[in-house]
Amino acid sequence: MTTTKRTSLISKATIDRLPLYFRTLRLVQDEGIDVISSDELGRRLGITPEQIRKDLASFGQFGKKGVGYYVNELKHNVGGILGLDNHWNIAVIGIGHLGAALANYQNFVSLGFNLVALFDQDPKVIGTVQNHVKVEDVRELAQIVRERHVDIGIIAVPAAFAQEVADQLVTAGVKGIWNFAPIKMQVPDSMHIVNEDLSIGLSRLSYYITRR
Ligand SMILES: NC(=O)c1ccc[n+]([C@@H]2O[C@H](COP(=O)([O-])OP(=O)(O)OC[C@H]3O[C@@H](n4cnc5c(N)ncnc54)[C@H](O)[C@@H]3O)[C@@H](O)[C@H]2O)c1
Repeated sequence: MTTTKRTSLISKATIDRLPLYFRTLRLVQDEGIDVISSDELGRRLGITPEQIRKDLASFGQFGKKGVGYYVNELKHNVGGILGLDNHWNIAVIGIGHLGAALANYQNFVSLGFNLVALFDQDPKVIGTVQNHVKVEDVRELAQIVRERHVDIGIIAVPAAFAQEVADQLVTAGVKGIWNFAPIKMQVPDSMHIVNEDLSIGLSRLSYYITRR
């Protein structure tokens, strides 16, 4: 694979579609398919083949004209672009309803994310085990994050505590934050943060069924 553009020049929309390509390629591979055309990928994703070819061309030369994409090779390359071959260490902070569900989501492991730490402030939760990982006292976050080389902190605490948890994660040296708390986080420009809100998807669905 040859890289043709600097990542910073690639549109967010293109980068946002890469995980969809990766997920679909994994499914296609599970079906035992070795080669796939952009038409077939597009049909499965509801994205035009032109868009797929354009997105992938942003990163290099993939596939063979008249043949299609070799599924394993493309999956490997898209996974590499997404950094999924890095085996990032992840920690979840706030092991309530959401945090426990995230901690137990097995698919993160198959994507190469290693769950290495869990934190909470509630004495009833500290010491319990989720997905083979013991919940630690959040007061030990800085030390444990450094010791276990946590790359990504996942914030699942109530909004009122989310900023202070983010500050601690930044100080402890994580590379990125996946924030589920419904607040606008203040983090240094150098920190990568992705905010997640399931209610946005549900509200979008509400819009469509309202106009059905
Ligand atoms: N983005 C989404 O789609 C989405 C969906 C569900 C929940 N949420 C958000 O996720 C967060 C958690 O929701 P929930 O339903 O799991 O709540 P919850 O009350 O079940 O769990 C919160 C957990 O955080 C712990 N906690 C509180 N303060 C803490 C601190 N300073 N340090 C460490 N742990 C702390 C609590 O002890 C508790 O175990 C909330 O901010 C909620 O709004 C977001």
